[in-house]
This record gives sequence, C-alpha cells and structure tokens, in this order.
Amino acid sequence: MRYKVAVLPGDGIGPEVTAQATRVLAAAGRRFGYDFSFQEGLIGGAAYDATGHPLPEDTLSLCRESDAVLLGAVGGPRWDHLPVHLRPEAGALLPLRKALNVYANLRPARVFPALAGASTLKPEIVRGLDILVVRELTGGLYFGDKRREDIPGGQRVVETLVYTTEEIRRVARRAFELARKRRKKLTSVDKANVLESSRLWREVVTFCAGDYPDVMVNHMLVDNCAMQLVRNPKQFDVLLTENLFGDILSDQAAQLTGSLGMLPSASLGDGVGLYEPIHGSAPDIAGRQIANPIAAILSGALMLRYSFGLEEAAAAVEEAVTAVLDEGYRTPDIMEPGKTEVSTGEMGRLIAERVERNG
Ligand SMILES: NC(=O)c1ccc[n+]([C@@H]2O[C@H](COP(=O)([O-])OP(=O)(O)OC[C@H]3O[C@@H](n4cnc5c(N)ncnc54)[C@H](O)[C@@H]3O)[C@@H](O)[C@H]2O)c1
Ligand SMILES: CC(C)[C@H](C(=O)O)[C@@H](O)C(=O)O
Ligand SMILES: [Mg+2]
Repeated sequence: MRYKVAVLPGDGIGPEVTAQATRVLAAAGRRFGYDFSFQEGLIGGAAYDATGHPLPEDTLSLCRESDAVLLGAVGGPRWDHLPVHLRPEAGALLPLRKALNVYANLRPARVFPALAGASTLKPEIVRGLDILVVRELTGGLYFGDKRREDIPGGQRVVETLVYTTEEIRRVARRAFELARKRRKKLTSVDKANVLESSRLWREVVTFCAGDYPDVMVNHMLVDNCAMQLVRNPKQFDVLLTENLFGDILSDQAAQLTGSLGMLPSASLGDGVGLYEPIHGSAPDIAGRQIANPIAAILSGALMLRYSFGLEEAAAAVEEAVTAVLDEGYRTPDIMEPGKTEVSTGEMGRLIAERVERNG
C-alpha cells in the first residue's frame, strides 16, 4: 500500500524535526510493508522568502491531493513586521487549517515512564499522566472579523468571537467518541460566567452528552482548569475546549510531560488530516540540531493511526520512543543527570532503528 504524505517543514526548527519524523515513518513503512511517498511543500516564512506568499497555491494543492499532511512549524521574528495576511501564522497556518477544515485538534499529553522526573512538577503528580486535549481549531477569536481604527488619543481594535451550534457540536461529538475509547471522562472547559459563546458551548456539550450516557461529563471554567492542570492533572481524561483556550492549555499540559518538544497533534476534519508538533519554530534554538524531534515523530504516529488506520505501526513508533527514553537518551530540553545527551538527528536515528528492528 502506498500513502502520499505532504511534508511542509516551514521555519526555524521545523525542517530539523520533520526530517526525523519522515525518517521514522519510512522506517515504519519498511517494517510493516507500507510505502510512504514524501513530497515537500513550502510554507511560512520560507515560502514568503521564496515566492512572496506564505501559503503558495502549489502547497495548498499538494496538501489537498495528499493522503495526509505533516507540518513542522512556521514563523519567527524575521517575518513579524509583515502585514497580517503575509505573516506565517495568520497568512499560512490558519488558512491551511481552515482550507482543510480540520476542526478537531487532538493534543495528547502523556508522561512517558522515563520522564516522570523531567517535569517541573513533583514526579508523583505527573507519573502515568495521560490527558487528551481536544481543541476546536477552525473557529473562535482566531477567525472572527477584526479591525483596527484610529480614535482620538490612540487606536481601537475589535476582535470577534464567533461559534455556531454546529461548529461546537461536531468537535464535541469527536471528543465524546474519543472519551468513549479512553477512560470515559470528559471535561468541557469554557468561560461561561462571562462569555456568551461559552454559554452556547456549555449548552451544546450538555445536549451532546445525552448521546453518550457512558461518558462522565463535567464543566470547568478555564481559569480554574489552568490551576487544576498543575495542582492535580490526573483528574482529567479528555479536555474539550475552544480554540484560544485550547492553545494555551495545551502548552501548559505539554510542560507536564517534561517539554513542549514532547507534544504531538492531529488535526482532523472530514478529509485530509494535518499533523504537527504543538510547539513553534523555536528561533532561540533553530539550526543547532538540539531541538527535540519527539513531538514531530509522535505526530507521525498519530498520522499512522488516524489517517491511515495503521494502529500496529502507530503503536510501534510510540513503543520505540518509550524504549529509547528508557535507555536514557535525551535531547537537551529533557536532559537529566546520568542520562545520555543526543542531537535531534541522533534521537531520530535511534527511534527509527528501534521501529525497524522491533518497535
Ligand atoms: N504550529 C506552529 O507553526 C507554531 C506553533 C507555536 C508557535 N509558532 C511560532 O513560532 C515562533 C516562536 O514562538 P515561541 O517562541 O513563542 O514558541 P515555541 O514553541 O517556538 O518555543 C517556546 C520555547 O520552547 C522551546 N521549544 C519549542 N519546541 C522545542 C523542541 N522541539 N525542542 C526543544 N525545545 C523546544 C523553544 O526553544 C522556546 O524556548 C513564533 O513566530 C510563533 O508564532 C508556530
Ligand atoms: C502559531 C499559532 C497560530 C498556533 C495557534 O495558536 O494555533 C500555535 O500556537 C499552535 O498551538 O499551533
Ligand atoms: Mg500554541
């Protein structure tokens, strides 16, 4: 079987980590007898520099014609001065998510056994942690009308937060389905004490819950949730929330696992899936082969699972990550005394070799 994967390395550490993710996917293909063809496309600042636009039409067609998309990261200070429609984030990443209609963003935060001591929290608080953040990805403040206007004495900005019943329902149903396959607990996070959009969110989630009587549901205000995530994160199974809250809470959840460099994501709609680590282009460490490629590699595993249904291959990649961490190999962001520090490329090679040998 042949799968066509569009690879969009992007900016900063994006190319360094996607190179390791494709290396591991190729190894999984050799082991399990699948053929992955990787076709690269330009996105972000790299695309702007080469073509004058951060999301060239060619890239969009490549993604639409592929079976799945693997993205590194976009953005960086070099492009921050550009008008908003040409910036890597607002001009490329958000339009790509919208174009693929990937409204459900799955961000699993799992603490690998070897990394319970790498978190900044006490090991007993995070050991065994396994949370799935389900973030709505194509609505909310990110996509509402915005404008900036001059007023006497300064300026005035308007941002619009729009959600429809259907937008909430489709992501909620995905989250309930996922909760059903896990520990059957769903926490919906909102700001219903202030925001009208959150009141609708809560109503729709409550209505959907009627179809999933086996899933235990609770609602939590986002400020409390941020606190609970560091106080007692193991109370959570699936965390369902809107776009902006999900962005913030997932970076926070990532740190529970030891590093932002550990958290993968799958963005799913009804067509082509988009897979990306949740971290950004990390300009502070780019080009030095010290970035952690595990988030990108685990995003590849999510692609195997959710886009291709190759559960055995997905599990083999996750087991290989577990094994390599158990053997004591670490990139600098998760380094601890007595462990062996390796580069981005070495970490990718070790995981790929494991996958190919025995998972
Ligand atoms: N999906 C994306 O493309 C995406 C996501 C987030 C941020 N960004 C963009 O990236 C740029 C930088 O943003 P930022 O610095 O706020 O966030 P960031 O996620 O790039 O980095 C935050 C911190 O985490 C570290 N870090 C991130 N990934 C790492 C990895 N794999 N291994 C080791 N350390 C890692 C960085 O070195 C930095 O100290 C901005 O332009 C931002 O808009 C893009
Ligand atoms: C770069 C930015 C637009 C993006 C987001 O906020 O969605 C990023 O932070 C992420 O988490 O994927
Ligand atoms: Mg983010």
